[in-house]
Amino acid sequence: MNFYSEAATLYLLFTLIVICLIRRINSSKKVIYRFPPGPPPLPVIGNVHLLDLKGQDYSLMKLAKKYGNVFSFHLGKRKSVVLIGYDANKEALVNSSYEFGSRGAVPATDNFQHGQGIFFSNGEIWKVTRRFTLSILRDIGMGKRPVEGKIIEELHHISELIKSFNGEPFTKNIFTNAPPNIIYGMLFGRRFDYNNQTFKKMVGVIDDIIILVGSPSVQYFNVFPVLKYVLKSPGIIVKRVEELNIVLKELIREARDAVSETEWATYIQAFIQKDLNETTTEENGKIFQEKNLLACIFDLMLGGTETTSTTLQWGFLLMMKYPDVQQKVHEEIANVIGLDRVPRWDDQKQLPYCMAVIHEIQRFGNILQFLPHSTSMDTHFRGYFLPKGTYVIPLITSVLYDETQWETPYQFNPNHFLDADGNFMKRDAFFAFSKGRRACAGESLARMELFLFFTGLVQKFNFHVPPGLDKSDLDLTRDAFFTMRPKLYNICATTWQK
Ligand code: HEM
Repeated sequence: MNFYSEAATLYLLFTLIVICLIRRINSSKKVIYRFPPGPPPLPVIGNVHLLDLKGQDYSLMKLAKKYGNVFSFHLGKRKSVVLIGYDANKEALVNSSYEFGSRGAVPATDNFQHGQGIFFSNGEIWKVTRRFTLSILRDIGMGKRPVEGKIIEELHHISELIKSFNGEPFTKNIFTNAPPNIIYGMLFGRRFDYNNQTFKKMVGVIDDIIILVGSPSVQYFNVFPVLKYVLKSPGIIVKRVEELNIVLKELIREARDAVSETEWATYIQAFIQKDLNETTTEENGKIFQEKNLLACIFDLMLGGTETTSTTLQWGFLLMMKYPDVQQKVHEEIANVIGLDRVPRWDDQKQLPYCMAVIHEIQRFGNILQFLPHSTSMDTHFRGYFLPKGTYVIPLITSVLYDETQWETPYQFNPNHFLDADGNFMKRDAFFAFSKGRRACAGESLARMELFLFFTGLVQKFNFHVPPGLDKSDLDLTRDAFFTMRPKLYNICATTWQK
């Protein structure tokens, strides 16, 4: 080989190596920095024009048909990732629970929670506060006998109220009376009469906030916080929370007077006691202080009242719409435990049809379309790269209505939770309480309340449409607020003929 051919070979080899290196760098760049594809964003507004604010979940599910089950979506300038269907949500929330376990920012609630509490906090505050809250609620009896007793006592009060209508119509709002007293009992150590002014104030403020947070103007504010200078609603929310805090501070003062150094009986007392002993963390300063206590009480009131009440409202609407289902629920209760003793939590094992109906009410009612998450660290997911802090929308609706998981997703069908022999069947795609690190902190309480209130009321009363109406007149479409509520309806309750 002469000098020229040697040089040519070396030149060729060198060129090949350089080409390979460039290709490698480019391809690795693609893997590392690829964000899921999605609709092209418009300047300033991003993709917001594609959202129907009265049903964001359905708009997003429509987009998934074009862009796939993991796609990007621009909320104003904020790039977010939408997760659609059972597979994508399970993979993220369950298999990569830590990576997808932070809360995405919600400016309307940050305005008054300021990063405190459980729902809308992150990092050390969230971890310590959630762990403390779960342990205290369990010590007080969440999901156990002491709270079961309180729910049965409350069932008696709500039954008496329903009975007082003597078969005349009343509105669905009646069902918002019972659940608050269960969480209030754990927070404040007492139940309130339904006409008590403090009770009405607390229930009323939470109701207003649910409506305001779900309103289109506040949703726009969440995407474009600069709108605070023109929109009234975000400011009204803060004012309503301040009004609530005046009531709560008085209840905290009463609890402070009653707390001893060694004993506590309520959540608030346990928190105050912890406050006395707590050490400061470097990251956030003191965690157990009054502003965090107020935020936690607010979260437990919000989570512990609206969700269960709204589910019961769906439940009795569906019982009016499907009287044959109600009849079967009543017959199962009558056959298994009779009509004289109230149902107990342990009875669930013998009441598979009731269990299936309650789960189907939750699936069909789908009261929380999603709560935003964010990535807690740089995350690789299905070949995409989501930097730390990416806003994530794990769409619960798309799991509860996933056509690959449910035989008739858009129909109320208790068979979704029954096997061929009529046994109750748990379903993996039942995401009503979400899954993973951020899953509902009150799930065991909610399950007990729904079971005892629902079975206890259907045992006693036959719920039906008011005179002059037919079940076909009943509207199953929803009112989209922070939660998805059924539209206002009237209902009658008469005792069953023996
Ligand atoms: C039918 C009743 C209920 C339903 C359907 C429900 C559903 C949910 C859902 C979907 C989430 C969001 C999870 C996520 O971000 O992925 C959540 C969070 C939460 N729920 Fe519930 N919930 C119910 C009842 C309750 C009750 C009774 C309490 C109070 C004891 C409660 C307290 C909370 C709290 C504190 C969080 C925030 C958890 C966190 O961010 O770490 N919920 N719930």
